[in-house]
Amino acid sequence: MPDPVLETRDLTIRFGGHVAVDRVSCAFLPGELTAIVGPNGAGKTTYFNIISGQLPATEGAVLLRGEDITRLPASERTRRGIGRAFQLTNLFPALSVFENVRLAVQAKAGRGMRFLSMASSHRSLAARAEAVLEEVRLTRLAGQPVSALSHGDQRKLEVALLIALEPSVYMFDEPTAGMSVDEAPVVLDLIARLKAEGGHTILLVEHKLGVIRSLADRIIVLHNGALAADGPPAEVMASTVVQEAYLGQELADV
Ligand SMILES: Nc1ncnc2c1ncn2[C@@H]1O[C@H](COP(=O)(O)OP(=O)(O)OP(=O)(O)O)[C@@H](O)[C@H]1O
Repeated sequence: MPDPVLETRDLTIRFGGHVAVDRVSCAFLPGELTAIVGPNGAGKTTYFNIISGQLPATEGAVLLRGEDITRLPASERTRRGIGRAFQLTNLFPALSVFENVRLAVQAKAGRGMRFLSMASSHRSLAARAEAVLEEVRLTRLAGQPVSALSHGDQRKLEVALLIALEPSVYMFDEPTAGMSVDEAPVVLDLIARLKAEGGHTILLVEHKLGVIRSLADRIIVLHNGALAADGPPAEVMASTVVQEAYLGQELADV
């Protein structure tokens, strides 16, 4: 079995007396798409927040390729390869689609570009940005300001910014929330393509059963902050622990 890319060990967070994430130990492998499910308030987003560094763990550890990143700030985790899609908050609305991607490509290239001449670094950044736009099928909108894009295209752009950062871990928290039925498949298709490329570790918080069925290699279930089940989709969906965790609250059958 390959070494895990990301691992959480006994990861815990308490808010006052409330344990929102409760000793969650889980290892995520390269090339694997894991759906994280659980009823409302189960701790899914909070688990994400501790992994990406938005919230500090009370106890336990987050490891990226075996290195302890538990105390690193979110920006440093991003630099090291934790890529999280943030419901449009990373976009610059007044800049063009192309400029948004170019800035992300530039952030990734960072100091490496110092050794190239201005002209060649500019050309290689632009070429990479064009390739990323092509990958998410936004080339035709490259010159448009982000503010002029539909909601669905903005979410595609957000995935483009993630791709530009070339993370080793992609984190999506309900990526189609608030999208129309026309828009959702576009973003799901992008995630499916990332998965098909192989090698990426993808974490997906999702309620929609259809999405989970079509994308997940593995499902983990959080219930009251704790890991209640972990395994292949068919097995986990059929387990009594899942039926009990949801207690009348259905996974959205979409
Ligand atoms: N910053 C915070 N301060 C206090 N309590 C919090 C904070 N963040 C989350 N919680 C609590 O932690 C619990 C888990 O919330 P979380 O949002 O992670 O659940 P979730 O599984 O993502 O739910 P949903 O499916 O509704 O998005 C909830 O009881 C929530 O109120």
